[in-house]
Amino acid sequence: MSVEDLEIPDVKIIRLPKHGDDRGFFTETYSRRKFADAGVNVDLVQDNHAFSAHKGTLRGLHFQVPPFAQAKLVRVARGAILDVAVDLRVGSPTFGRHVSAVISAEEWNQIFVPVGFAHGLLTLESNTEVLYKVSDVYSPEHDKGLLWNDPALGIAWPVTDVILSPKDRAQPLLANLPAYFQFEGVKP
Ligand SMILES: Cc1cn([C@H]2C[C@H](O)[C@@H](COP(=O)(O)OP(=O)(O)O[C@H]3O[C@H](C)C(=O)[C@H](O)[C@H]3O)O2)c(=O)[nH]c1=O
Repeated sequence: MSVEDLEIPDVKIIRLPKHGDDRGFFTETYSRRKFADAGVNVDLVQDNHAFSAHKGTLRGLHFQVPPFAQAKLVRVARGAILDVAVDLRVGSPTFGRHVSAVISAEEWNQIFVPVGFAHGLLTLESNTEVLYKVSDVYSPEHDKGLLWNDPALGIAWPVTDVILSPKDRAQPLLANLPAYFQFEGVKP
């Protein structure tokens, strides 16, 4: 497996070996030890599966706040997404900035989004199946959001006429977000 830091290095792209044979293929999609050895040291406690029937479906930008904050390991078993992570850690040199990557069945890659980031995805194909593991359980009371097209974020979504849930149409702007997360890293 390989791990590549994105421009915000806490967010990482993971590439996994696919063991093919004449029957098909096998992949270890997560290994606590192998991921820790590769620098992604996270216990994942819940598996999620999101099916989106239509291209242009946008889910996000979401995050859970402490004590139920979640890191996420996201992959696509069918189709493709543009995956986006926004740094919400107050004091971070990249606060309010985002990184994005295409995660797809074809690429067979994953993205690791740590605690402290809002996460969203836009499907690039119809019938896209997103499978992701999270580091804490779902807690509706701690499930918060950020408006997907907040101008302060400057996310260059490839489409604007997206399919959104009613909840996601009404998410708050970054300027109105409480300081849910504090940056604990080392400033460069
Ligand atoms: C997230 C979640 C949801 N649900 C239930 C609650 C609703 O009845 C239904 C759909 O929930 P929601 O509209 O919040 O689902 P998404 O819009 O796909 O939310 C996800 O979208 C982006 C990509 C994220 O990063 C989060 O993982 C997550 O917030 O599933 C559960 O039962 N458990 C869960 O962990």
